[in-house]
Amino acid sequence: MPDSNVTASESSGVPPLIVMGVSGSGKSTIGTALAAALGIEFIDGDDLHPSANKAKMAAGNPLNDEDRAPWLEIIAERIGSELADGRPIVVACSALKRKYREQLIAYAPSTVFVHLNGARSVISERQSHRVHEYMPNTLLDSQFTTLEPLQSDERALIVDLTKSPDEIVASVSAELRALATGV
Ligand SMILES: Nc1ncnc2c1ncn2[C@@H]1O[C@H](COP(=O)(O)OP(=O)(O)OP(=O)(O)O)[C@@H](O)[C@H]1O
Ligand SMILES: O=C(O)[C@H](O)[C@@H](O)[C@H](O)[C@H](O)CO
Repeated sequence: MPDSNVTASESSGVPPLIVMGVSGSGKSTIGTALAAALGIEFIDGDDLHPSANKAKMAAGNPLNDEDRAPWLEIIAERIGSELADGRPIVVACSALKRKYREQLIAYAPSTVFVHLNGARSVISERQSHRVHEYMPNTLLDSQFTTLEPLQSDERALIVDLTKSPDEIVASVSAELRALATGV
């Protein structure tokens, strides 16, 4: 079961969710499955990167704060506008730093982060079996270097990425139901 430090402040329904983690941790896979299980829309943050960001990573260069800021703002605005229309969504986004996460939830403070947490070796092995549009596996170390662990005051569920997608979706869904009912 995931570790949870999310207060049950949700009166009802599912909050916006950001499935986060380093490249290759499973954000797209789990985000897609979780959204389908919850019956809400999924948006892959990777699709919202400006082409300059994709080109920079494809060239083997990690993004910096300046590269990410406008991308994160696009995601934050989308989460906020969908929520304002009564449509919580699931978003896949690395959300590596605390200040990124604060920017992402600026318009939707009820958002819950789902951190796919696990060892570099496991993620590296998974990356070796897939071809990404632009992200080279050589940037994995920079992803871990940039990653700032979630802090206790952040609304988050931390899940073990070695579990199967079905197991992860089931445990996160159960945790969210418990929050919604206050149990
Ligand atoms: N829970 C899991 N168990 C086994 N394999 C998984 C799991 N989650 C994802 N994978 C596999 O790991 C690889 C990376 O997954 P995915 O592309 O979803 O990660 P990601 O975090 O979105 O990566 P990136 O950020 O680089 O796009 C894929 O081949 C995927 O099929
Ligand atoms: O914050 C970042 O450095 C980027 O979002 C990367 O994480 C990639 O876009 C994503 O992981 C696809 O590989």
